[in-house]
Amino acid sequence: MNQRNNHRLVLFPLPLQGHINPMLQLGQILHARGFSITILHTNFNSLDPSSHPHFAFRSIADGLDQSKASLSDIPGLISLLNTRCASPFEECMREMVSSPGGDAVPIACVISDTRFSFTCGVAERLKVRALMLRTGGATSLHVYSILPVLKEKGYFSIDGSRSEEAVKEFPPLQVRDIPGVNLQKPEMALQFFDNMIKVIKSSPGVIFNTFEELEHPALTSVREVLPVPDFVIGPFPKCCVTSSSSSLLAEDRSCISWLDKQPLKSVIYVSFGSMAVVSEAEILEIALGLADSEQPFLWVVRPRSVRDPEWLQKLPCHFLEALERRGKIVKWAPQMEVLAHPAVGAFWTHNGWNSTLESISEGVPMLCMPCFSDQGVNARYVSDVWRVGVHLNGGLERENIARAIKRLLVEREGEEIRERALVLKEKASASGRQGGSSYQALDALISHILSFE
Ligand SMILES: O=c1ccn([C@@H]2O[C@H](COP(=O)(O)OP(=O)(O)O[C@H]3O[C@H](CO)[C@@H](O)[C@H](O)[C@H]3O)[C@@H](O)[C@H]2O)c(=O)[nH]1
Repeated sequence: MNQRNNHRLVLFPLPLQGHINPMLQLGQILHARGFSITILHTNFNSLDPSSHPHFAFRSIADGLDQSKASLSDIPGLISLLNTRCASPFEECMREMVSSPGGDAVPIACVISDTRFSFTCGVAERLKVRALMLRTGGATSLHVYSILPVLKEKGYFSIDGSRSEEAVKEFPPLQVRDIPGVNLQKPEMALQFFDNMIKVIKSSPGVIFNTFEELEHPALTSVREVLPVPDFVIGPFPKCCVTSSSSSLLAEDRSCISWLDKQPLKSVIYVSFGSMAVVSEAEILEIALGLADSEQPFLWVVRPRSVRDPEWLQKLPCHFLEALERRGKIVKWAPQMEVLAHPAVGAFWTHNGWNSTLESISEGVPMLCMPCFSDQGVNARYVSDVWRVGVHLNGGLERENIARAIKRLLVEREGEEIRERALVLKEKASASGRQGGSSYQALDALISHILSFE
């Protein structure tokens, strides 16, 4: 390991689980290469420093507690975070630069989430180098960059019945995959994505949590649209040497001993990330679909992801019996460990970018059910381009669910998908090994950071 402990990196994640995880993984990757790491975190979704004892933590006084910010309006929350965090971030950075105190290691670079629009300006004023982390994929970023064109072509006013129509400017996307297309007021979403594109365009450089072999065409296009230095050093889950958890919710580890008792590659793992919300009617269909699939299932149901706290008791006996015989429900799982478990045969996911990459990193076939934002694009690539999963076609109905699970876990088609997933897993691993594309890009990133001196 190269010793760079005299260089500090300040990392500032957006305080949402799907953004915190990759930023802290990046911290682990760079710490393993000898950097000292300081994590800045907000009052909202504040982090537990004891989970990463090798990092220093500083909380910024944004005055935003859990009650003032809501997860039900993400663009609103991000705008609030940008308003409330700008001054405290600058103050905190100023303090660290002028009087580093106990951690007297000079700051080599500040790395912030691409959803923060003020961080690079602050860094420039303080003469501190800056980079940004894109926590989503390159393909979805490319799609964000062409949304104004897609709007002009009329895709945002196509009625729902034509949602499976092809987007001929961007095969193999379908209309329903376009970010924001299903919203009643897509203008806000378009503005939101456009802001991010502008932030990246004017940034000093961006780090991607993906790998060249997975998204090379999109990366090539993104480099044309956003000509800033880039470092493609993922997938982070494969590149981290340690696996400290950055979960905001307590992980229920009892699911690992439950998995230990299940047959090899038999379990369908069901989780829709940290934000998606399901209605009571959807919960019922999911439950009955799992029961009818006749396969063992591990299902994550986050507190508050279902409105009715009594939801479980209201499910029919048919499901409750299946749950007792071959199912397990937890509020939050150690997901990466679950996906690496030999009993897990498939992952029913909303295709958040982290879940998608974690599944690819472990070679687990996916059942795709995208909910919003980049997830439609990610899911389309999983099923139609990388061909390591299938879409839940025909809607969220018990028969479709049971059929899709059997396709992946029982039928020959599932075996073929698994074979492709294992090939992709190997490519993901190889990219992070010495000589691999991500390994080389990480070396380039480190030289880039050190060349700032
Ligand atoms: O029981 C669980 C469920 C999830 N996770 C972790 O939580 C993260 C969830 O991230 P992701 O799969 O990306 O989903 P979201 O939380 O929905 O992520 C948001 O952020 C992503 C990255 O920017 C976007 O791709 C998504 O669309 C957006 O919803 C992953 O690392 C999972 O391993 C757990 O550890 N345990």
